[in-house]
Amino acid sequence: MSNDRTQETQHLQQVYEELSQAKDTYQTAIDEVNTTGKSVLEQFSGDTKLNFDSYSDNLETFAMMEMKNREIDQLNIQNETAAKQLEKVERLLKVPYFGKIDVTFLDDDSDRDVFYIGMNDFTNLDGESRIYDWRSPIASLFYNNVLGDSSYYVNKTEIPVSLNLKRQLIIEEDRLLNFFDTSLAIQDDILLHSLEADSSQYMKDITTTIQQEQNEIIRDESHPLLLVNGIAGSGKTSAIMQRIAYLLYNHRTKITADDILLLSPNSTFIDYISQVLPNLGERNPLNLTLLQFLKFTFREKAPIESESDYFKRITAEQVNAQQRVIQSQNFVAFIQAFQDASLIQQSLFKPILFKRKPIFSAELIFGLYQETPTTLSIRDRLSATKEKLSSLWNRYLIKQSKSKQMIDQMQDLTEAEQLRYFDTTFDAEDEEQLVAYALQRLQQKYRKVVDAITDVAWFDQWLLFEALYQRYQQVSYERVTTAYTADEVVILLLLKDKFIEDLSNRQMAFILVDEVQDYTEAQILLLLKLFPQANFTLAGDENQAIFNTSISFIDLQELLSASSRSVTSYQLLNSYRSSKEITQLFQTLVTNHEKLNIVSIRKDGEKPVFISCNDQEVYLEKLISILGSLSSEEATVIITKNAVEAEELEHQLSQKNNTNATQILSIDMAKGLEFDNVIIHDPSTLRYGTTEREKKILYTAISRGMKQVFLPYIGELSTLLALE
Ligand SMILES: Nc1ncnc2c1ncn2[C@@H]1O[C@H](COP(=O)(O)OP(=O)(O)OP(=O)(O)O)[C@@H](O)[C@H]1O
Repeated sequence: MSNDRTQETQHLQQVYEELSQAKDTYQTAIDEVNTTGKSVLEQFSGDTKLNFDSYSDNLETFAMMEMKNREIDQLNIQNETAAKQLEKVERLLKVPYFGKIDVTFLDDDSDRDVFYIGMNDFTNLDGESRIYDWRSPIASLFYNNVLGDSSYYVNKTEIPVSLNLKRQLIIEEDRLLNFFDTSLAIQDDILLHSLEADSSQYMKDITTTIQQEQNEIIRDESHPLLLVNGIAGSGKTSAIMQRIAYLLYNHRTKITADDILLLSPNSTFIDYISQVLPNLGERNPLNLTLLQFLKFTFREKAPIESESDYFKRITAEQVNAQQRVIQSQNFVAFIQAFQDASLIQQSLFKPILFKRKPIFSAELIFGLYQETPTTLSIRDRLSATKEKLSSLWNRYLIKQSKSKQMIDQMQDLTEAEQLRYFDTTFDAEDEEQLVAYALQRLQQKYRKVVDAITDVAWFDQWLLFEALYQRYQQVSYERVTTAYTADEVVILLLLKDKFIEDLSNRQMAFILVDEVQDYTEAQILLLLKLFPQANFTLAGDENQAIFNTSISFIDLQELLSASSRSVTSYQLLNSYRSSKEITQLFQTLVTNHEKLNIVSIRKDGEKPVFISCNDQEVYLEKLISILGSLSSEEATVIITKNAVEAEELEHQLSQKNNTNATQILSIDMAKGLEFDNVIIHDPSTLRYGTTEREKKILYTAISRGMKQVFLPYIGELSTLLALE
């Protein structure tokens, strides 16, 4: 055994032993806390009598309860801390560490030290640091730098070092399987080994093999807006997930997962990535689809389109002109600059009703609005109207509460009714008290009126939408569905923010958007408006812009720059998911200059299989035979151009008595996911013409494949593929 191997083996055994000891210690601590907790609780409910007989007994009992509660709180804190430590140690016992660096500090003392890098920090029971978290400042040397003179940053201070050694270790529990010394970034062998694993139901983290270009994105803290343009399978989603873990670690005293919002393409995808952060020991942030996010922010009772309607709409070939208008940056700019108060007419006001009877008429509310100073903005005038309505209403209730009718009603309440309404009883002779309770009763009864005033339900935002659209386009807006579309909600939210109330959220610290190429200009502008102080990471791939809602990276960059945010761009051109052959195939479908620079990282694999079929019958038989030939251990999918084709194919296969387990997904649902084997459903000239969109659908579908892609087609192969 080489000297290095002996040393590493001994080191591993020692650290493993220390981890095991730490595990026992934390476990014992938790057991002890639980036992003490139990006895505190037993004492509490057993020996000690809770005595509420007199005022002084009450005080004593409350003091005793307070003391016991504090004891229990203390125990809970101890328990939580020990449980967290235990969880970390248990994670490390599976793989204690995966990297090692040997560093000379180039300051006065020229100290030399080695650091082992793992999924978490670990300090042994004697207080010695044994493992450094992959997100700690020193660990950046492991991912970023070549051997020799180098540096890393701690709190923006640069620490110069010389990197003497960088070692990658493959470890399972206390067994050292292998190790490699490398002068470059991450050693290819280990990366390739990790890429060879079969696809699984859940996305895996890439902590041990993060590449230099991905690491820069993960750790970039100096720029407020990152725009990541990466080809299919270049690790955009992986980098986003690792970045979230990094941010949670680095800002752990200031933020939690609740201060991060992650927007994902669809609900299947949210499920697919749901395990990455918990496996890294972190809580998932708020992870929503754009549609869910809009519903969450809109908070109105009016229905919004369902996910399936939404996808049906954005995958349609034809887009109506008015949809294009409301998706556009120009319409948003028009709204944001709009100041002409003459638009606000009485017709936009609605009466406030209670049990269908008007409490305030639209005319009266408009009158109140007109009394507000014309020098104010429309939003401030509506806000002043709200104040006026509130104060009118309060005055009315106070007056009512003093009326003879109300006082009589209060006097007539039985004790049981008093308890039910007010949680207490009162003296029916005390008039002042009666008036106070009458007011409370009226406020309870008319709660909905107050809600209507506060929620500005008396102002019709939809009519305002229509009025603005009419002003902008000189034609009226035709509503197509009764439920609001996502595009309409985007505009309604922008309108609300501009004319009714400030909707901006200053708590969200980080917003991360995956598949940003699918967003409309208006959607991007809404996000920037709602989160003025957040740090944004936007990742996407123009080649995958398969929806009729999409934005090019050039337009995106212009849009972001125009919003006076400085944009830092990253490009990812390494293909990690697909085999060399699959990468070469989808590379032919790339339209811009990226085509020349795409690099496939995986080893050679199988060539994509094109299968010509004369007719539908032969095609279905071929499909069944491909399905039958593939291992059931591997994930296989048939990808269709849209949901209708997926349904049709499912029906046709079931009629053919296909007994193979078959997953059929339309391209909108397969987005972002990956499979060992992908079958492209009939890429013939009949199904795929020559449009940009069809090219992008093929690119997206083919790039879902890791190992093998089959392309069975009826008649002639689409010229998009035949050209190559
Ligand atoms: N550094 C890495 N080490 C190991 N595996 C990696 C690395 N980077 C990416 N991968 C793997 O490559 C595959 C593709 O990654 P990911 O889904 O993050 O790419 P993407 O750019 O978001 O893809 P797409 O846009 O096509 O959906 C995943 O299986 C991921 O685990």
